[in-house]
Amino acid sequence: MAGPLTHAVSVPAAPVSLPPPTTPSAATSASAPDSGTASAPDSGAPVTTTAKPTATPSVWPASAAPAPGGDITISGVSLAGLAERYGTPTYVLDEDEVRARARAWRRALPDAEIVYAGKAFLCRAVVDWIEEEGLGLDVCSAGELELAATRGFPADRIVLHGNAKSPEDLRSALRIGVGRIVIDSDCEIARIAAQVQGPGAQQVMVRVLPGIEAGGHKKIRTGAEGQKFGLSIAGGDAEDAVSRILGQPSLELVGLHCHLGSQITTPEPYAQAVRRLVAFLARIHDRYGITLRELDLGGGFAVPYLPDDPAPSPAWFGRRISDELLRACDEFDFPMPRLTVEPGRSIMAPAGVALYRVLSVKRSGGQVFVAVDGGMSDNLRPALYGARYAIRMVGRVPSGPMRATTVVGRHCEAGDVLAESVELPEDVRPGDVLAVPVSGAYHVSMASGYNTTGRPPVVAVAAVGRSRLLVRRESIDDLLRRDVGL
Ligand SMILES: Cc1ncc(COP(=O)(O)O)c(C=O)c1O
Ligand SMILES: N[C@@H](CCCC[NH3+])C(=O)O
Repeated sequence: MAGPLTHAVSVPAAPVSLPPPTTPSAATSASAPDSGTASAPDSGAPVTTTAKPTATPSVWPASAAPAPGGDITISGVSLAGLAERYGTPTYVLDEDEVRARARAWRRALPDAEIVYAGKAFLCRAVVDWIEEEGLGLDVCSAGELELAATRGFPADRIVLHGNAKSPEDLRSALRIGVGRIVIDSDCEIARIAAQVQGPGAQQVMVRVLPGIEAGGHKKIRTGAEGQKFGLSIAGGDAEDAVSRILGQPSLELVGLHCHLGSQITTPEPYAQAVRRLVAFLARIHDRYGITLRELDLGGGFAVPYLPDDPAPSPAWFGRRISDELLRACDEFDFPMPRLTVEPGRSIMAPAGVALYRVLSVKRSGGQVFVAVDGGMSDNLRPALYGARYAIRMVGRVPSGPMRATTVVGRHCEAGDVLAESVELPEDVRPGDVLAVPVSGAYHVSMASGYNTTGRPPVVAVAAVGRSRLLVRRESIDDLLRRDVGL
């Protein structure tokens, strides 16, 4: 049988598990979420660095609850009902979960700047939520910037990244007046300097490569040598960039940045980065007589995709990073810089649930293939990184046992597989709704129009028990309208 639906619980809260929503008993015994124990993503309780990172790994938003008829509700809203109302595929985002996760980061590092990485998922409503929760925003394109600007997001809280910033990216950044631009190559130093006037007119940071290997997959490890991001500390490129920036009066160098990678499950790589960056800050001070005030450690904090995955909490990361920063500053006799972190996935992924409808079921080569009405065009992660998901059926009580099933998409690629060996009911059939938890980050933001299919809509649910459309479905008309050739 499918595993129990567990709430998002982390350090160190009481485990909460609900009966499997796809069994007949769950259908009759469904209850509202226990608001006393179903916790926000972080209990805020004190944690020591040796504490277990989590009590109960979870793959569903805290508001998830089983409902009659094999359904699951998120924030009191039926997933089967949402599939009916908005069609499929549809992405559901739990607004309260996003906000709770943003707050958990603020609690974990109260003196730091928490900057949400918009690449995980961004739309106007999310810009508002992030602004209202007091976070900054990390953008890496003119598009993300202009989106933030439509909501009047405070420009001084925006950080612009990119290993190859286009003229359009820089034009937008300078017009909007972003707080900091993170320099990622030598070429952009003079380019940015030439476009701003006056002493220290633009604050910049240098993205350094600390030489640390971390992250859930080789394609998302960005802290080690031999990939496109950052400037090497060991190889001297980072120091060259520092000295060139100091030679540009229109730029104000305020600090160092690094981003180690993504899906990092323990705080140790961050602690290592803190030491290397503080050592480098101290060296810059000794050689150039300047004290850089900011230290940005990037994002990359892991979330569980499967119930057995590690579920490190913001508090665990926060405590270890803060401890190491104190220690390193003491050791290198350097004044405490202001810390910034840039969580993307950790805030957005667990708040999202993807809904698909089954289009076909067939057996082939001893496997059962259940094909849904989306796939690699809205979720590239399995094909790109071998990502795995705990998919379940919602909206109907199955009559038979569960069996291992391969869930595939509808695209013309044999590699268009959403999940292998997931337990689905033996009687799953066309028309059934499948729900994919942990779909809030890097699904819609990396979606494509492969096979001329439109990108799915994004619907928000909130504690009021209501849903609202945030991003509409991309229609075939939308796609055809771009084709203006004769
Ligand atoms: C510079 C930078 N900051 C933050 C992030 C966010 O990473 P994550 O969503 O894994 O927290 C990324 C993406 O990996 C990034 O490149
Ligand atoms: N897009 C990736 C992670 C890289 C994030 C941005 N540098 C993912 O889905 O996991």
